[in-house]
Amino acid sequence: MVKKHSGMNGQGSRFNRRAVRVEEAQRRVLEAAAGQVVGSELVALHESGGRRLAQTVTASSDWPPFARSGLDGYAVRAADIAEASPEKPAELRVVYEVAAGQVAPAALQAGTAARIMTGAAVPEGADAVVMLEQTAEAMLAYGSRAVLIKRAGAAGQHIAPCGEEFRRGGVLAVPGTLVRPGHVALLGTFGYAEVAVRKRPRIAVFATGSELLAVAAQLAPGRVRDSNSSMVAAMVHQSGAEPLLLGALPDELAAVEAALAEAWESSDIIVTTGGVSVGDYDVMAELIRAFKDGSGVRTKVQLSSLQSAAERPASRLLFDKVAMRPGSPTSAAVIDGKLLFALSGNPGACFVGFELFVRPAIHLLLGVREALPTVVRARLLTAVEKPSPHDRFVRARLVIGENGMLSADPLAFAKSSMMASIAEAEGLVIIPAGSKGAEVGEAVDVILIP
Ligand SMILES: Nc1nc2c(c(=O)[nH]1)N[C@H]1C(S)=C(S)[C@@H](COP(=O)(O)OP(=O)(O)OC[C@H]3O[C@@H](n4cnc5c(N)ncnc54)[C@H](O)[C@@H]3O)O[C@H]1N2
Ligand code: MOO
Ligand SMILES: [Mg+2]
Repeated sequence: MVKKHSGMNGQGSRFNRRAVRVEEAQRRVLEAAAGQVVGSELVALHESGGRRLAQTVTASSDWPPFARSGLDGYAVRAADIAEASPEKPAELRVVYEVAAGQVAPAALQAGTAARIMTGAAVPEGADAVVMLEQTAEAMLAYGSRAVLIKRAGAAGQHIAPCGEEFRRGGVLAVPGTLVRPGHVALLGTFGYAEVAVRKRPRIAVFATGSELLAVAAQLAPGRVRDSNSSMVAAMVHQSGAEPLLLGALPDELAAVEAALAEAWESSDIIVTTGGVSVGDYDVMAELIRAFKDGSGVRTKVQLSSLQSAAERPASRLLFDKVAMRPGSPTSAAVIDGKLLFALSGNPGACFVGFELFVRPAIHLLLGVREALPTVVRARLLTAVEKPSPHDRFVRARLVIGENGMLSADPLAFAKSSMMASIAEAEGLVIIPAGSKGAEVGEAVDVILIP
C-alpha cells in the first residue's frame, strides 16, 4: 500500500531547499567523513592488489642487493678490453663461471674473464660485462679456456650497481596508496609476504520506489526494474568498498526507517536512491525534511536506552539540494555519526551523485589522500548547446586525437533519466554554471570516470 505523504500543509517546507554549490557540498562531505578512516587488516601479498595500503612500505635492502649482470656473457676488467677490436681482439683466460644465484669463488684478476649469466652477481674485481654475441671462444696453448673480445668496452657496461634502483630505508609507498601490480612486485621484492591494507568499508545500499521490480522479475505495466541498486553496488565495489544490498523498498516511511536502522547497524556509509525530489511519494525527501525539522529519524541508536543523549553521535543535514545537473535533489546527512547519501532515482543523476560525493567519501574512509575525482583538460568534439544556470556534468567518451590531444565527445541519450550514455561514459564534462554551453574545440574540465 502506498501512503501519500505531506499534503497541502507540507508544501511550504517541501520547497524550502537551498541549493549549495558542488564544491561546497563536496567540502561538507569530506569534512563529515574526515577522521572516519576504517581499520586495517593483514592480507597475503598476492591478495593485496586493488586494496589501499594501511602502512608505509620501505625498501628493506638496497636494490639490486648486489652488482648484477644485465646480460649473458663475460665479466671482465674494463681496462683489459679498452683497446679491443675485431682485428685485434683481447684474449682473456676464463677462470670460472657464475650462474644466477651463485657467487664467484674469488676476485677477478687482470687478464682473466668469468663466464656470467643474466642476473648473476658480478665478481669482485670485474667492472664490465661483455655480451656473449661479441665474443668468441678460444683455447690457450696449455689447454685452458679463453675468450676473445672483439669490441672495446667501458667500465660499468651491462652492470646494474648495488642500490641503483632503491636504497635501504627508502619510502616506496605511503598509506592510502592503491596497490597496483607494480607495488605488488616491489612488496614481493622487499619481503612483504603480508601487507597491511584498509578494511573494505561496508556501504549499505537500498532503493526506494513503489514502481521498482526485482531485476529477475518480468516487466509489468508502469513498473521498472531496480537497476540503481546493482549499479551503485558495482560502483561501491570499484571504489574498494563492500556493498550490502538491502533491496528496493516501497515509498513508505516506515519501511524506509526500518531499512535505515538496519543499514545503520551494519554499515559505514548508507546510500539510497530515489524519492528525493518534490513528488508526493518522495519518501527520502520526507525523511530528510523530518530530520531537518528535528523530529528525527528513528535509528536503533536513537532508540537505544543504553545511550544517553550526550553519548549519541551527532546528526546533521549536510545539504538537500545541489546546484548541479543532473542530480539537483541529491541530499546528504550525518545520522548518528554515519554518512547518508540520498541519491536521485534517475539513473544518470544517481551515477553522477555517486562520482561527486559517495566515491570521495569512500576514499576518505580508505585513507586516500586525493579523495576528490581526477579532473583533466580536454577539447570538446561536439558543442554542448544547453545553457547552464548550474554546473552541468555531461557524460562523454574520451578520444585521443591525431594531434595527441585529449578530446571529449558528449554522448547522446544523456538525460538524467537515460542509461545508454552511462555505460559508454569515460568522463563527465563540466559545463560551469552561468555559461551558455560550450563550443566545439573549447577547452573544458573533464572528471575521469574510473
Ligand atoms: N516538480 C519537479 N519535479 C522534479 C524535479 C523538480 O525539481 N521539480 N526534479 C527532477 C529531477 S532534477 C530529478 S533528478 C528527479 C529526482 O527524482 P527522485 O530522486 O525523487 O527519484 P524518483 O522520483 O524515485 O524516480 C525518478 C525516476 O527514476 C526511476 N528510478 C527510481 N529508482 C530507480 C531504480 N532503483 N532503478 C531504476 N530506475 C529508478 C523512477 O522510476 C523514475 O522514473 O525528479 C525530477 N522531478
Ligand atoms: O537532477 Mo535531475 O537529474 O537534473 O533530472
Ligand atoms: Mg521523485
